[in-house]
Amino acid sequence: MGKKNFRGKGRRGGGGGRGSHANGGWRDYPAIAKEHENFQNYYDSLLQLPEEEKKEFWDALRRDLPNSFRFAGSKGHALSVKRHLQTRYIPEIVKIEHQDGRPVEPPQPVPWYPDELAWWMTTPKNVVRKFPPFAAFQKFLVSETSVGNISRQEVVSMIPPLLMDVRPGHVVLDMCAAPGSKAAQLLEMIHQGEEARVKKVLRTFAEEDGLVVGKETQDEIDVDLDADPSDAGRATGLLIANDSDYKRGHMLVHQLKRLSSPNLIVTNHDAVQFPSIKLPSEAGKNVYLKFDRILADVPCSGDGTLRKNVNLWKEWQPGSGLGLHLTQVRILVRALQMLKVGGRVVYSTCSMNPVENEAVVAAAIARCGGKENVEIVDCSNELPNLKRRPGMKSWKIIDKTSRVWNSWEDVEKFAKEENEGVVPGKVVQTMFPLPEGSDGFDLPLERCMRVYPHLQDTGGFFITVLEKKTDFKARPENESKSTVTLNQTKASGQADVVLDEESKPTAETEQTQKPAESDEAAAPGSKRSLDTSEAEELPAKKLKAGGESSEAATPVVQQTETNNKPKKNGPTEEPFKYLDPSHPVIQNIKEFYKLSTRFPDDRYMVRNEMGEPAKGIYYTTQRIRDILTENEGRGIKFVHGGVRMYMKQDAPSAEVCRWRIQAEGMPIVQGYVGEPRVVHLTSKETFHKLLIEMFPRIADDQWKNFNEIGERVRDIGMGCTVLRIEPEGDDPDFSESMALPLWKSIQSLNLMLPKEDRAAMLLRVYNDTSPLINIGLQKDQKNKANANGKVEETEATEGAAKENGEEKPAGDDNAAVEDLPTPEGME
Ligand SMILES: C[S@@+](CC[C@H](N)C(=O)[O-])C[C@H]1O[C@@H](n2cnc3c(N)ncnc32)[C@H](O)[C@@H]1O
Repeated sequence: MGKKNFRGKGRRGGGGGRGSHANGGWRDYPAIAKEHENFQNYYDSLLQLPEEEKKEFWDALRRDLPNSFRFAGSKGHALSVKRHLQTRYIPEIVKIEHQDGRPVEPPQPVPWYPDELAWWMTTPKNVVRKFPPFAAFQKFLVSETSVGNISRQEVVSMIPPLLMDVRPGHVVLDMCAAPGSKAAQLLEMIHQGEEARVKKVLRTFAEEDGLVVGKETQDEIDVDLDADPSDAGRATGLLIANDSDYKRGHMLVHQLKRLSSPNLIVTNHDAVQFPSIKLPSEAGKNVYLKFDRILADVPCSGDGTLRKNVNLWKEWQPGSGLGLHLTQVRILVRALQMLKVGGRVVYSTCSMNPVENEAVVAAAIARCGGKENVEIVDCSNELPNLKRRPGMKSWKIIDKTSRVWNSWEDVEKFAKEENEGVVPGKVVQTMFPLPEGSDGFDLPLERCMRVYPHLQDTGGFFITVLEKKTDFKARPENESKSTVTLNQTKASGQADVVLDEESKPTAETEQTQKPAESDEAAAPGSKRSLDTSEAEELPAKKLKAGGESSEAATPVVQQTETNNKPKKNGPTEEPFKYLDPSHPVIQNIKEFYKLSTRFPDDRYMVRNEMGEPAKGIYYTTQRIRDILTENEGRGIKFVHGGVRMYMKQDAPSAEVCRWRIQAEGMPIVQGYVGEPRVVHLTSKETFHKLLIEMFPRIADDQWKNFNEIGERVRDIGMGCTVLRIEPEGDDPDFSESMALPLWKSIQSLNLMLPKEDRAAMLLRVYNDTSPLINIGLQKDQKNKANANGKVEETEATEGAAKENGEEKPAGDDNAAVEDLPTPEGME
C-alpha cells in the first residue's frame, strides 16, 4: 500500500502531533469558543501553576483528546488482540499522511499502563471513523469492541482500578459504576489467571474422568494456583457494580455482560444508602457482606472532561461542584463503613475542583474518626510513569455568584453580619480546608493525586486511595464540630441517611461488626434520594430558629440537598431462583453432556417466579448464589446476575437434550463435558468453513469437506456439542485455544455464535471481511425456485430465515422444519 493522504470534507491538513497542534487540523464544523473567563480565573488562582505551565495547561484543555483504547478480557487473549494492532494495522497507519505530508502518528502504548495493554493516538476518533485510509483500523476497533476485546476508554479513567490492588478472590464494590468501563477492568482483575488455574486443576483429574484437556500451556505452568484455590481454580471473587440510575444501570449490564462473568452482580441503589447485603448466618448470627475493595467514582461536575465535552466551556457555572460535595462525602463515608479493616477505597472524580476532591476526602475521614481510622495511602511508588501532582492543602471556594471565599469563618461572618444568617447558596463548612491547629489539619492530603491535562496529554482527574485501619462508628453528619448552630439540619435535609432508624427495614444488625457500628446495616428502599442533579435545582432556604427573627437567635443555615422527586427507578426485576440439583432438567443435562460430577450442579438459576427452567438456565458462583438467596425479599434491587449457560431448544428427538450450551457459558463448563459430546478441531481451514458458513451441510457425504472433523461430525449424536479448537502449528494468528457450541442436525452443522462474534473471529484470525454465507437460506431459496412446489430438502429453517431479517416464507409450512437452532443474539 502506498502513502495515503486525507481526502474528505473535514480535511484541513496540519495538526495532529501529540500535543502540538491546537485542534489537530481535522475538524470542519464550527468550533465552540474554548474560553470562560471565570473558569480560567478560578483555576489560575487555585492551581497557582508557574506562568509557562499555565499556558500549557490551558492549551492542553483546548486540544482534542487523544483517541484511546484498552485491550480487555483475559491477559492472554488481550495480548493476542494487541498483536494484531501491531502487526496488521500500525504498519498501514504509518503510511497515512496529513495533507502537508507529515506522517500520521500511529497508536502508541500508554506509558504507565501495565503490559502495554492501553494505547492511544493523537488522531481523533471522528477522523478515524470517517477517513477511508483508516477504514481497516476502524473496522478492527469496532469489531473487537463489539465483542468486548477492546474497551474505548479515556486513559485517566483507567487509573482508579489500577490503584485498587484487586486480587483474585476479592469482594469488590463499584458504587457508581455506569457506564462501566472501570467495572470491566475490575472484573478482569477478579478473573486474572482463572483460565490457566482451571486448566491446571482439570489436568489433575482428566485421566481419571476421561477428559482430554489438550497440551499444557506456558500460562498453566506459570500460574499460581494458590491465588484463588478454593473452587477448583475458578475465580471466587465478587464484583457488585451499582448505579442509582436505572437506565444507566442497564448500560452497565450491557457493557459487563460481554465479559460473561458468573462473579458479577449489578444493583440499582443510591450509593449513599447502599444496603447491607446479608450472607448466610453463622452460628445463628446474622452476617453481612464487607468489601475488600470499593471504588467510589462519584458523580462530579466533570470539569476535567472539557477536552471531551466541549459544551462544558459554555456550561460551566461558578459553584458547579458545590451541589455535589455533600453527596460525595456521604458516598465516601458509606464506602468506608462497608469496607473490611485493611481494605481499600479508591475515591475518584473527573473534576479538578478541590471542593469535590480534597475537601471530600478530608470531610469523610473526619466523619470516620480521623486518620487513625482511615489512612490516605501513599501511592508515589505506584504507576511510576504516570505524571501527577500532589493533592492540595489549601484552596478557596467560589460560590454560584462567583464570589470567592477564603474560609468558613468568612462565610459565617458574612452570613451573620450581612445576610440575615443565610449562607451563600450551597456553601457548607466541610468544603473548606481545615484551619491551622484544628483536628485533622495535618491530614496528608498531598498523597491525593491530581492529574492535569498538560502533564501527559490527558483529561483532568483526581484519585485518592484510602485504607481502613480499624472499625469505627461514623459520626453523623449533623454532629458538626462547628461553632455554628446546626440543630436545624434535619429540617434542611441533612439527616444522617446511613444510620437513621427509618431506613432500616429489618431489625437485623451486623454481627460481624463491633457493636458500635451495628447500625451500619443500612437498608434498601429508604425514601430519601440524594440525586444531586435534583439537589442542584433547590432554591436557597432561610430557616430561623423558633420562627423568630432576631439577629442573635438567627442561626447560620447551610443549604443542602433534599429529596422531592422520585428516584429513577425501573420496573421490578424478575426474581433469581436456584434449581435443585435433582431437578430432572439438570439431571438430563448432566447425562447428555456426560458432565463430570466435579462440576458444581447447585449453582444453576432461572429468572422467573415459578423457579422452573423455561427459556434459559444461568450459572453463578456459590457466593452469588448465597447472596441472591439470602437477600430475596429484602428489597435489594439486583438487576443482573449470572451467565446464561443453557438455552432451551427444539430438539429433533427425545434423545437429544433440549438444552444447548450457550456460547457465554461455554468457557465455564467446557472442561467438564465428557468426550462423547466433544469435537476436536485443529486446522485453520476447517475453522474458517465453520465460521463463514451458517448451516453448512454434512449430509450426502458433504461431511468430507470438514477435513479432520469430518468423520467425527458424521458420527456424533445430534444436538449440541463442544467444538474444542486446539490449533496445531505455529501460525500466530491461529494460536488460541477456545471452545464453542456446535449444533449438529440431520443435514448440517451450525456454530452457535452471534454474527458479530463470527465476524470478529473471521477478521482476527483470517483478516477476512467477507459476508457470512447462509447455506440454509440458499437452500431454501433454491427450494422455492423449484417450480413443482415440492420441497425436497428440509434444511431451510425458520430460524435461518429470521436470522437474516426475513419472515418465514409463505407456504413453507409444508417444510419439515428441521432442528437447527438460531443462536441467541442472531435474531
Ligand atoms: C462518573 S460516573 C461513573 C463512571 C463509571 N465509574 C465508569 O467508569 O464508567 C458517575 C455515575 O454515578 C451515578 N450516580 C449519581 N448519583 C449516584 C448515587 N447517589 N448513587 C449511585 N450512583 C450515582 C451516575 O448515574 C453515573 O453513572
